[in-house]
Amino acid sequence: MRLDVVSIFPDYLAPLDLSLIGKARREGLVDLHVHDLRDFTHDRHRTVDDTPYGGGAGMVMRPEPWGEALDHVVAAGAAAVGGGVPHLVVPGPGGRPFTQELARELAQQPWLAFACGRYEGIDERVYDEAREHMPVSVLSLGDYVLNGGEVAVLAMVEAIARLIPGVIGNAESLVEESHEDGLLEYPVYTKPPVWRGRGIPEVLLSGHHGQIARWRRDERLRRTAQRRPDMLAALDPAALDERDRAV
Ligand SMILES: OB(O)c1ccc2cc[nH]c2c1
Repeated sequence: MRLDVVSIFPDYLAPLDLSLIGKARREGLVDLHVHDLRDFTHDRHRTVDDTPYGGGAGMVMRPEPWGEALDHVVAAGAAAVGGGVPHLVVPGPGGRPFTQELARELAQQPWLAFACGRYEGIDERVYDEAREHMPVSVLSLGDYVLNGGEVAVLAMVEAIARLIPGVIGNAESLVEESHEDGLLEYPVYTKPPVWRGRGIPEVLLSGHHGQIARWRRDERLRRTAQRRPDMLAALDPAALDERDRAV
């Protein structure tokens, strides 16, 4: 997968050189290109913002640099990907919720581009122009506001890239994760068997795989009911068996 990110703070994306995502880049599973929006300005001060029409507090990101930046992303990426256009993802508090289901869908795409807004946001005409050339999704991490899109892009890129085959060494790790199948994950334990006087559930020492599986399923249902009753309510009843209903 090719990923392009445009930001006025390209160093914010440095963590994508680390850990599994960095390894995926070195192994060629992810081809990440970060672009500095200011490279697409032409004034001495490399200006990317201006005052809002209609007045109001703060500044708005100018359309010209964004237009040139996205033109560059499309031209450079198409040469590398062999044609086509990216799916443009723009993080924003006013976007659709970014969910595990969306992460799965986006992980199927060959090429994603991320536009990191700052200030009061990006001139709306940039979205209108982009929509004439590529799919555009404005996505939110949640009902809270960051100072810009970079942190959201870090989270989205990690959530998406880890689903690319080969990025997570053991694909089994992706099963029974929170949100993967509509439930939260079960509690996990490791050695020592007793820590500060606290033991672990006996069933996990039993070696009885059927009982362990049942215990884990029960814990997932119980934890989801306690922490996210909305998720439990949204579950397809066909996904629950009689034992589940007894929890
Ligand atoms: O909360 B967010 O995901 C987000 C994204 C982009 C911008 C631009 C200015 N504030 C922002 C907040």
